[in-house]
Amino acid sequence: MTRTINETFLKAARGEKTDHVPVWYMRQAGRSQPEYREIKEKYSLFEITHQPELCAYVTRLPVEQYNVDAAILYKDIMTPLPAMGMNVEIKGGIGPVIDNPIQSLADVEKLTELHPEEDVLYVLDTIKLLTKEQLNVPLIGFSGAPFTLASYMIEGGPSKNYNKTKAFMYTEPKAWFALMDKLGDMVITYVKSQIKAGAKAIQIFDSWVGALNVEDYRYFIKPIMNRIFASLKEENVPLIMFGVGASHLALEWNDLPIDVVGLDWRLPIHQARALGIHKTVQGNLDPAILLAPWEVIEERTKAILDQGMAQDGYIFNLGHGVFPSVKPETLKRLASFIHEYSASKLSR
Ligand SMILES: O=C(O)CCc1c2[nH]c(c1CC(=O)O)Cc1[nH]c(c(CC(=O)O)c1CCC(=O)O)Cc1[nH]c(c(CC(=O)O)c1CCC(=O)O)Cc1[nH]c(c(CCC(=O)O)c1CC(=O)O)C2
Repeated sequence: MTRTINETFLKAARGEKTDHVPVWYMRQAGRSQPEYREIKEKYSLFEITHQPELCAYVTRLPVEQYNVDAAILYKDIMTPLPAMGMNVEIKGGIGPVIDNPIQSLADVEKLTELHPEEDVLYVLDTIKLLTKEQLNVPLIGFSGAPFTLASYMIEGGPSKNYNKTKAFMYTEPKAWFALMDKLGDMVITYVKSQIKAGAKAIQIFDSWVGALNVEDYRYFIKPIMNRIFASLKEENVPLIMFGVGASHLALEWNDLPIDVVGLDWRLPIHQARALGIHKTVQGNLDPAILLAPWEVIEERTKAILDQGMAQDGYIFNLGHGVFPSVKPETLKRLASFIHEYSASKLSR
């Protein structure tokens, strides 16, 4: 049987006209779904991702239940780090914890290269299962960006202020740039392997880079991001950049060779457009609003859709990941509302 793939998300990512606004949600797989929570009682995140059939099922669940226009591979930004020599453990209530943090140039030099076919074959196998057999929407592959990965690698876990990360960046620039280079090489190799396996778009999560000011972003981060995206551009799949609390960097991202600027909830889309963001925009409902009564969700969503649809090239998403306490019915109802409301406006 031939499958028809819903291309709306890819069209919007490329800035083309669509007949409805496509939607997907960061952290749509898992968390809020009872089926996933049941699996999670038996297996950890790493255990799920090592089983391609199960991981593909978890990735597919939200597509089937919510009718979103794209799937995002179930795994974590930490997934490639053990193969580089980092001892990563995901601890309930805390997040990723690393017991051998990076403290010196010598530690950076010890990091090993990623060989996707050997180190993360299970990721590639899951992508193949999903894209060659199962999905009727595009699959988004992803990676953490060097700054955000480095923040976990240097702090040893989640952090509020990234003080150790910044201190390392300012006091050990040689080690910092060596680390950015190694992580940059990893991101390029890892993402290319995901595309080769079948991922149709890529999101780079620089979730915590908003902690830096514009000047430091330009000096310490932008060169590696330019190198990463220039190399990924060769693959001809849409590239999405995303970070939290990073509105002040949105114009910097607009200059990178990417296709889509992902916004959190802080910067209204019409303001982003007025600032000169001309690429496709993705976002940006505050995920906390999903806990409000439906009337509030609908009103806020309408306002965001009206701003997004003012120009071709718009993808609806939350400003960050779905909270575990959000009801699956809400996510389903929201996707359906976005489809209907945008189709009625765009057909005029
Ligand atoms: O606050 C922190 O720094 C730790 C956050 C944390 C990470 N992995 C983690 C946790 C603990 C947790 O989510 O409960 C650990 C983590 N990652 C993930 C899960 C699954 C789940 O939430 O139920 C979990 C929880 C697993 C567990 O509790 O055992 C899966 C994950 N991480 C990620 C993605 C990609 C996506 O967002 O769609 C996805 C999979 C796709 C999906 O669920 O639909 C990406 C990720 N992981 C991580 C980050 C950094 C920033 C952030 O989390 O907001 C980011 C990027 C981002 O969301 O901005 C780090």
